[in-house]
Amino acid sequence: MTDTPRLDRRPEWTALEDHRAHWQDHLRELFAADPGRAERYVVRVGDLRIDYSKHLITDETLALLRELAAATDVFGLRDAMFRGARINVTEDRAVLHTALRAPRDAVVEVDGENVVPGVHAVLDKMADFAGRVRSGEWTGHTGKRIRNVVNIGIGGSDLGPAMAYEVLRPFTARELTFRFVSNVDGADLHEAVRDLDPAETLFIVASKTFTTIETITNATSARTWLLEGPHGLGDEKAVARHFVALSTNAGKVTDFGIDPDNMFEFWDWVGGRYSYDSAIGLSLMIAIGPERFREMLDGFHLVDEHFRTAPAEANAPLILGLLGIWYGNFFDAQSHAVLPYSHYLSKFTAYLQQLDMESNGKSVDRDGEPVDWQTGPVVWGTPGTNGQHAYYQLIHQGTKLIPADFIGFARPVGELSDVLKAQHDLLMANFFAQTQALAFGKTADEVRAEGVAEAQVSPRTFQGNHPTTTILAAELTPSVLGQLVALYEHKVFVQGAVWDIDSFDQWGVELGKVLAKRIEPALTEGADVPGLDPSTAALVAAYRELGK
Ligand SMILES: O=P(O)(O)OC[C@H]1O[C@H](O)[C@H](O)[C@@H](O)[C@@H]1O
Repeated sequence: MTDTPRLDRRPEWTALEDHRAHWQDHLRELFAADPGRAERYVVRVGDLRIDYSKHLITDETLALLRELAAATDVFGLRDAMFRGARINVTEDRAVLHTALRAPRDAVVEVDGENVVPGVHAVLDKMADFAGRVRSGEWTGHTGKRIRNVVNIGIGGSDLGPAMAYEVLRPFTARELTFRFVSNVDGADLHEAVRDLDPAETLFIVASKTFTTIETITNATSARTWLLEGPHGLGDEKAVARHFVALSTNAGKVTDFGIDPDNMFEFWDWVGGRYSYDSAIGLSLMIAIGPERFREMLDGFHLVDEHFRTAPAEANAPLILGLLGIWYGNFFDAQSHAVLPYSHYLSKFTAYLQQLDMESNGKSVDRDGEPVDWQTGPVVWGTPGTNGQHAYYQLIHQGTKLIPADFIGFARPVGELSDVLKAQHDLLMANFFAQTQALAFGKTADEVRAEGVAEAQVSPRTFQGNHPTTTILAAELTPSVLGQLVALYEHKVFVQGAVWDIDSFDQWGVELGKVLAKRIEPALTEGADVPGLDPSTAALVAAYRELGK
């Protein structure tokens, strides 16, 4: 136990409570009183222009939030992370995803050893392998070239590569097909391989621990399909040409039957949800090529350096993290929407769900004491404009405060025809219209002025005052993707630091795994499961009955 005051007893916290208690201004008034905020509340990082002017803040709010960050020593913890201290306290591990994108000549030490040469050795091995698959030099067991790459993984070993593949589709090798299998529901693997030829298919088994039941089960089934399926290759030796592994666990990889030469390594100081820029990104590297992959890593690194060196007033992850704290802890906002206006970012919010919710979904502090304050929000959202025709109604006129990030681009990317390119302005007109409508709404007087009957005025009124951040970049390149992901990684870090929680463990996923293992024999063999509660026991009985 430390003797520093708990977060909600700090004067910097109570000062924010007081500031909130006196908060009255509508965004309309804030802009009327201070039009300069449109220019002042903008932070530029690399290619990202981040506008946070449409937030329920003043200079005083920002100053108070920065004081909270200083009091909770966010930058101290940041420096400890970058220098390889074991800030993942419950697992006693360093947290060094930033080393994965460090340049070749950087020095990052863990227990006195510089890890950067090892990082680059794996990147080089990945580049060599990716090059051979892309050129057709790496062939399958029968000598046919590889045309299909299937990544098998779950959580961080799936969401990152699957998301980034989708984002960078315009940069991918068109002669190769990529699929991502995660769900232990056999339908996932079935649909992924049913139209593929095993002789042309490479499986990438991605698992940090190589013990995750979903992944090992799917990988085992994939091996059966490869060898014994309708067009199975029949020969055990084929496994060496059709399976590679991405893992920290060489022993388990070998036990599975994958040649250690075909294993791409990473380290326990890389959390699963922070790992797609490690060996876990192999499928992505095969898709976009090593140079584009490096551009992406350089994008990450650019934001790492920004986070590490920018002063608090201009530090984008710090500002975004503190804004989330302002709403979650002082306005009782429960969720945070991420709304990308790019089709290529269709899986981005799902990726952020793991990054944010697995990191900050905690209710004890770093000393193991229960917290008395809200921690991580529910993160959700889908690409605009689809959401506009579905759930935006609730954001505009519902009763909940939902801060949102809008992410958009000045130019479309990819080989679109001129006709399709022209649609981009329409997409972005919606983007700007939404943040304007959310902030400024439409007053009852404005509705009346349109001649609307009095009884119809209130349903047509928009209160506005909904806070949004607008993140704008010229184009969605590999570097910009790296910049965006690093921005959110560090935002999540900032929030965890202020809340005094361990953002790098995930004990909350363990109980379900243990219980599933216990229940499985009851489903397959009808075995008795000791200790089943009456509700679950009845459900298991119904399952068995219905499945007869
Ligand atoms: O990469 P793996 O070891 O297979 O882990 C896959 C995923 O499952 C775990 O249960 C964790 O909740 C995730 O953080 C992790 O990304």
